[in-house]
Amino acid sequence: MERQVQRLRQAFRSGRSRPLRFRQQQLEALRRMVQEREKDILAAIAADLCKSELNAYSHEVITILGEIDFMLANLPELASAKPAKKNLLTLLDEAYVQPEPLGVVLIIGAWNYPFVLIMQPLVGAIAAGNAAIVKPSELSENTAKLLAKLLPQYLDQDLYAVLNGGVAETTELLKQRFDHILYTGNTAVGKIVMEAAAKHLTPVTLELGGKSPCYIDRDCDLDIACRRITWGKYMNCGQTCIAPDYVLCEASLQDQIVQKIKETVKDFYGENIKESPDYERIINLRHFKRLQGLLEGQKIAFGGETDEVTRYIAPTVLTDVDPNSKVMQEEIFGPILPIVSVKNVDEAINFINDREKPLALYVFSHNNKLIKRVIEETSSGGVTGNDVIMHFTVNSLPFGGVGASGMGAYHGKYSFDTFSHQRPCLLKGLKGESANKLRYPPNSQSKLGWAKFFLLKQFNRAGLLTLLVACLAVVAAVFIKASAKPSRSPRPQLASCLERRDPDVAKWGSGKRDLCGAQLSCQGWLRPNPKLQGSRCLFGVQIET
Ligand SMILES: NC(=O)C1=CN([C@@H]2O[C@H](COP(=O)(O)OP(=O)(O)OC[C@H]3O[C@@H](n4cnc5c(N)ncnc54)[C@H](O)[C@@H]3O)[C@@H](O)[C@H]2O)C=CC1
Ligand SMILES: CCCCCCCCCC(=O)O
Repeated sequence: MERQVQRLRQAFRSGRSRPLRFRQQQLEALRRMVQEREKDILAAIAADLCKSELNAYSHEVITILGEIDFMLANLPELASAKPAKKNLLTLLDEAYVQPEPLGVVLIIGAWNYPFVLIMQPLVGAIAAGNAAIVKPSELSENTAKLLAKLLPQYLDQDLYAVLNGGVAETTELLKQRFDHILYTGNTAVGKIVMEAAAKHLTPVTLELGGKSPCYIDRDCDLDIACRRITWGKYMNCGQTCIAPDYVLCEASLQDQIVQKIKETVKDFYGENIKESPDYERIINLRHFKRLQGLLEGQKIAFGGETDEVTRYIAPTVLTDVDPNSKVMQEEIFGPILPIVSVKNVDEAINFINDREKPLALYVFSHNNKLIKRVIEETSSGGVTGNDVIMHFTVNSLPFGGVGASGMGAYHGKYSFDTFSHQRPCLLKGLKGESANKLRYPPNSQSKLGWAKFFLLKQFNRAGLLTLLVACLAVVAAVFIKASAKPSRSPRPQLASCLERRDPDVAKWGSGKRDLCGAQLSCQGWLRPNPKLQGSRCLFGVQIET
């Protein structure tokens, strides 16, 4: 494994993954792979999740094609240097932020959307110019094997590799040093990944799970709400990280919600749900038995049927659920929807805030103020109001968790940024050394005064332009005035007198003053030149009498 990582690192160091054209070629190759091998991809996903090819396409392939198209359309802008605002001290310098690839990144995927959870991060890693190792989940073995077969056929084999395996192989892989790890999976393993990454100070993006609450307000169209909740809850047989995990509502709404979800389930999946091509199955026996265990002791309003042979669990709703029962202690990640009664939105907010920050939060209400209030008074990885899941499909929204549900985010430009280092660059010239006296020792109060002026003044582009024009106007005015007057060399005694009295610019400012027996005026605001030798005094002190 170490050799494999080293090989990728050498390929990355060759610089081959950096040119925009190369990145675009690799992304175009990925798009070609998805299009040319669509049948194989859909068949693998279908086999892993007992999913129809239509659902495999709409759940996973569409997202990837959209992501690739986004990256190809926006890569020149995303990868370009971004000019940065300057202060007065760097007015004449070049300041910008240059996105640069991190190096060799590791992407670990989960089984529930086995194609999209590998490919979407990979698109971002390639777009940002990195080398990458992907480690699909061993639980979705058909997709894992297909990725290991296809990716080397389409992508640069020195820069991108697929490593398949389970816990042992992943544990071994995590001993290697990477420049970023994006992990998708459960929170417990997320801690293992973060611990392993810490040894190399490797930054991580953790796409974890959690119990995503769904509050249904009394002021709401229950038909629409229940339809959307049913879609998001039972899609992929409930094995979706941002599926509504449980419903919070006033007790008076419970029976209507149950009835409406029941009707929608029939509408979506027909009388015999087992026969529906749109209803998937539980990934393996371990998760099947875990979910069966969550049903124990619960009041099943409808559903609850299970078949171990086919790992079928019917779309199920539980009512009057005790918040302390097992089904409310762990992420369900299956087709079981508990309803927990709360008195009002205040109690719902407290219920949510008394628990770990969820990956997603859903609020259904006609009252937009209430929705905004719930958002403001809670925290979650993401939110969809009056629907579920859909924030995942908008790649201008960063997708990720917070607290126990994860850290970092990706999708669209956020994937590019996740796999990039935003490098600050300031390019100066070798002229204008005099301005540097301000920062060289010895320090002084006046230097500090100027430093404050130069560094704390925040000018926008217009302000800087105005300042520049003003300076030029002052210089022009002084120049004109000076050239209009016959210049005269200063009386020797005045020069030596001034030299002795090195006036402190802080006291000068502009204006007239008597000094050394002469009336002097300060034309400008730079330190007056006590040595008045030289034919003309263009700037600074002017001798009036
Ligand atoms: N935030 C997100 O985008 C998503 C989060 N998830 C979360 O993932 C969880 C379901 O996925 P899992 O069952 O965890 O998937 P999983 O069992 O496929 O594990 C995920 C990855 O971690 C690796 N892994 C598992 N145990 C490990 C260990 N002890 N040491 C090192 N690597 C290990 C596996 O090989 C796999 O590649 C749920 O909590 C779900 O909410 C799932 C999909 C998306
Ligand atoms: C409209 C299609 C939506 C597909 C949702 C895919 C979600 C993948 C991440 C997850 O497990 O939550």
